[in-house]
Amino acid sequence: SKESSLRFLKQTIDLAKNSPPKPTNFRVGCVIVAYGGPNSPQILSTGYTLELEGNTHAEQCALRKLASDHSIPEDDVGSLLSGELNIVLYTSLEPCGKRLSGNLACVQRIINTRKQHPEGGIRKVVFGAKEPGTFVQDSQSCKLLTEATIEWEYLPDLEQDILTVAMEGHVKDEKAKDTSEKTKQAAKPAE
Ligand SMILES: Nc1nc(=O)c(N)c(NC[C@H](O)[C@H](O)[C@H](O)COP(=O)(O)O)[nH]1
Ligand SMILES: [Zn+2]
Repeated sequence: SKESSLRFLKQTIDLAKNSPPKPTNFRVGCVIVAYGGPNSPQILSTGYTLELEGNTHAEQCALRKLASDHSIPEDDVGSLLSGELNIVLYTSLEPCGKRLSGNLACVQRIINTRKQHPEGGIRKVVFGAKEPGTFVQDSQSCKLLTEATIEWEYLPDLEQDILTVAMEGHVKDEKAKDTSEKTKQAAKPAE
């Protein structure tokens, strides 16, 4: 339901707040949920940007933690996501399709879970904000997900909160700051 999705998206925002602000990426949170099991919905794993060592993304951390929790190699995490459960990955920001660092994009990591086990893997991605054009533009992530038979849903209800958290630590637009300073000066009534 939409309520349940918004509840998990709110959790991704809380997770993202643990991420150390940096001007070179976004602060993102991720929750992987299994629907359909005995205690559905069950949170299988969570992650946030830079949670694990290295230049790690939220989705990457959630997948890596899930794999290590079951002592299996990260790129075989799809084997855990069996067919009878409906696995949904919630991420505050749409999964990246390209990374300036050149590291494997999260959309590929998500697609790989389906590739290994066509009846299993992540079946749906829910995100709360499109990726701003700070680093890369024209994300192909949603197209790639659809091509890999993974559903996706963009719920913009929390987009402003998500982007505020995501872009903390980014240099504010100098021009905008200057004009706002000027307007403040101009607005001041003459002494
Ligand atoms: N979905 C998502 N989750 C994250 O945890 C994260 N940090 C980004 N950020 C996307 C952004 O496009 C990349 O952070 C830049 O392209 C820099 O690339 P690196 O992160 O250094 O590989 N996107
Ligand atoms: Zn990513």
